[in-house]
Amino acid sequence: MIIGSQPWNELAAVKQRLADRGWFPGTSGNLAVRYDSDSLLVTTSGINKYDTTDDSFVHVTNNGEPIDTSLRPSLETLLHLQIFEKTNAGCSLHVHTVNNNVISSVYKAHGNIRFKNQELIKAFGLWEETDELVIPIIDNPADIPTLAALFEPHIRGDKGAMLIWNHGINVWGKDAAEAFKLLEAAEFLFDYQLKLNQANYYNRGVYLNDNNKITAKW
Ligand SMILES: CSCCC(=O)C(=O)COP(=O)(O)O
Ligand SMILES: [Zn+2]
Repeated sequence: MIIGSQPWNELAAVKQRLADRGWFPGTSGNLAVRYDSDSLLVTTSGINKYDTTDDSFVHVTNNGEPIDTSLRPSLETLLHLQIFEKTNAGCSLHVHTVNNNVISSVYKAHGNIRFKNQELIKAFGLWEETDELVIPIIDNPADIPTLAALFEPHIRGDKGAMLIWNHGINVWGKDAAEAFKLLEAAEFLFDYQLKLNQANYYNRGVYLNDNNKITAKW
């Protein structure tokens, strides 16, 4: 029985935590957990993700084929499949927020956004003072296999995060709790960076370095 199974309940619970933050605007976002070694559960495509019903999740094979259902899995299932294929992650989350879209746009030319000397990078297991969190930013082609080809080389460990330009963020971790932690930490860091940039702008070109010393002026 898929409905009411441990993976179903885990996915429903993390979906509720994301819904509580309003992180499914316009039916966007999709989530997946491993069901067993041969299959996963993924959110149904195009539905309102704030509610949970028997039709919220689709059981699919490791190739993305629906199992015993006419429900349509997320259009972005291929990205989740790649994560599960290349890592030991048990949960993969994708949401669109205003902050992650603005960050992806502002830092697109760099190909990534970097955070250093920020307490919350510890959520990603980065505990040293010299550690740096690097979140790649990739293009957003409409064709999902093309997007997946851009995405795949950046899947490097059992937990991680990646931004898709003017689209959203993907995070993955060993289970829903870890994936949620990474997502929440990333969104905190994006919010911080945007507010810092704004504060620097209002300070009329006074930029602060890592030690909060003024380093440049217009
Ligand atoms: C209306 S959002 C456009 C598609 C998308 O980016 C997304 O995250 C939701 O797609 P799904 O097929 O998973 O509902
Ligand atoms: Zn999306």
